[in-house]
Amino acid sequence: MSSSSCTKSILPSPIFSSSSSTSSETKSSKSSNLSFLNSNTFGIIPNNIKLSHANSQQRCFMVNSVLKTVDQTKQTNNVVSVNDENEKPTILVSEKLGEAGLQVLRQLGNVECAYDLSPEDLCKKISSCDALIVRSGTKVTRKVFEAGKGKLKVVGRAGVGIDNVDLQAATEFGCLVVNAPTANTIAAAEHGIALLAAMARNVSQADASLKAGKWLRSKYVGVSMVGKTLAIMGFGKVGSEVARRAKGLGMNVIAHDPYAPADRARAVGVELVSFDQAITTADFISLHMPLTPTTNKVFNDNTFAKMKNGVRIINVARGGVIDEDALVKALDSGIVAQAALDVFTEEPPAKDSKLVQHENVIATPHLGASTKEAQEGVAIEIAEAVVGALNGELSATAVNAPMVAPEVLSELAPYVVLAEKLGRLAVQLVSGGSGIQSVKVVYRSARGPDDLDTRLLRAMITKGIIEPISNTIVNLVNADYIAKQKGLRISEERVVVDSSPELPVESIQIQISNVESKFASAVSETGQISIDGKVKYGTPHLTCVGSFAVDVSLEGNLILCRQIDQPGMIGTVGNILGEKNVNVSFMSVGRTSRRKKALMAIGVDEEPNKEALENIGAVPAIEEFVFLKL
Ligand SMILES: NC(=O)C1=CN([C@@H]2O[C@H](COP(=O)(O)OP(=O)(O)OC[C@H]3O[C@@H](n4cnc5c(N)ncnc54)[C@H](O)[C@@H]3O)[C@@H](O)[C@H]2O)C=CC1
Ligand SMILES: O=C(O)C(=O)COP(=O)(O)O
Repeated sequence: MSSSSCTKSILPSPIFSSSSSTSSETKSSKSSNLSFLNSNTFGIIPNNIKLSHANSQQRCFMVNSVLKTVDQTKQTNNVVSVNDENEKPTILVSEKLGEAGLQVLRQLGNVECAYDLSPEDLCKKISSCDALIVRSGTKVTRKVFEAGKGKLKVVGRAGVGIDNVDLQAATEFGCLVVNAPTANTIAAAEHGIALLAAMARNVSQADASLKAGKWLRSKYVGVSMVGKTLAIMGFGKVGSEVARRAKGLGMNVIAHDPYAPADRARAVGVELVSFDQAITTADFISLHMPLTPTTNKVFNDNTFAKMKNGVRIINVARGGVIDEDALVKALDSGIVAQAALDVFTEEPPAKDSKLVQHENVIATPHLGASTKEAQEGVAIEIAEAVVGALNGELSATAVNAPMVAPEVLSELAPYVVLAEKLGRLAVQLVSGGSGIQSVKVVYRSARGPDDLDTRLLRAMITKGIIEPISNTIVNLVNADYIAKQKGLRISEERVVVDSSPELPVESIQIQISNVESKFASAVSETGQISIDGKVKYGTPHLTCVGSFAVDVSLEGNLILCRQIDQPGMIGTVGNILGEKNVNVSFMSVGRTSRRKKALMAIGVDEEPNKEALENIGAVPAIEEFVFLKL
């Protein structure tokens, strides 16, 4: 951290080590080097480009810095960078993806399709990739994220289920995970219905026997679907589409889903019931919930024992929700008359799998999403999400990051810059020694809490505070995790003020408690380091330091001096800086009362050398000063 301070008679002494000083310095200059994307949604804006109300239509957004990860391949002296403007990102596609999606990807980056990679080969390849696109067959483990650390920015799951991606590891490494949740819904629902009907009428077995030269009409008498009760377990996108279709077949449909809204079920004419009620009353049970720790093996000896004798089960969700050994037992005992399975705990299942080989089981090799239409749709959906993420946009299908609507993003853009700068500035006011544990952010706004989404601002404040004092790169994905890991508690308070509700935020205040400041004047009467900022004409401004009101644009470097309020101070300090060829970009003086104490905030384009800073400290009326890099 290149910040230095002086309390009268104490020599300026940086509070952070010189190595982190380089890091902080280079990081901020690198982040100003981000490529500019002028899209009609939101793009990337260099730190030093002002966002003005005048061009609000073109207001772009610095999301790339929110999402960037450490690029270790370019890491020298803790330098952190994202891809250079002209360098194309590398996108690894590890499973078959529709051509239309590949075309979208090729417009942005170098696309490598490498299927059937071993876990070791995936880890080797991933270290040079910016993005990875998978389907259900690739296990994206912690090892993959470790191998991709510093380079891998986004994992795209071309489909719904993300149980093959270690989300915790992704979040820890600041890697965004996006999926394509809608394009294969109908395909999966249709496959569920296909399996239901095929199972009820023994289509697979009868087909195999006919091909084997047999004509067994009485052996393959089936059961009717009309009038039977179908329990949908998991009334989400696929579950509700299966319900609609099953009702068309004349079935009585009930559903269990602890999180589904009752009105959604009512709209389809389906009754939501408890888990036990569903499994004890159903003739057919169709599974459509995700695989989670709660749903893992939720169908087991105990639950099969509760089912109606002769129940029929369809699973197009995930194999892991069924205890497969228990299902074999239930099939053998006749509790389960038949099962139709598209998914398995282990894929592909063992060739001699008792379950797959069971005569009352029909099975497909995870074909739920495999229609031409769904695969083209999924490919485009995931390619667009990955391209957006690599361009620094926040994805609407982000799995491990807050989803923020584009209009909210655009509105918050200048406040995002303000938030990071205030965080960066506040942390430089802390003197070394004790760690920062508690940060309070106060948003003053005319809007009610529901109209102000502060997650992005909080993430950027966290980034501003943590990045200058550690080697950790913070982005929207990992901000809360990193803060927690570092023992940093960030609390937020909203104060409703009587200003224009047109503005999302009137001002942001950052308070850091229980720390000493290297600039005593930054400590408020209540004992915390406290700074306030506002967006003025689209530009972030510092408006208060401790008890002193100031008004300086937050750009370049800043010198804060507390002095006895007397004439000539601006000239004196200005001359010292001028002699050393340091250009002053702006100045602002705030004071508590006339001729007593004043605080002078001076913006400088260049970093003053040690001598200049010592000369400022030697001015008799100056009681303390601090030099800060923004
Ligand atoms: N076989 C295949 O090729 C395909 C499989 N799938 C799988 O189908 C499943 C459903 O997909 P979508 O409907 O798109 O997801 P979704 O997220 O729209 O629906 C899942 C539903 O399950 C519910 N749920 C969560 N925990 C539950 C629990 N303990 N008990 C009951 N319900 C619970 C959720 O509230 C949600 O409504 C996923 O597992 C997905 O991976 C989806 C597409 C293709
Ligand atoms: O989307 C899902 O959850 C699926 O299970 C589809 O898997 P797939 O992409 O066909 O490997």
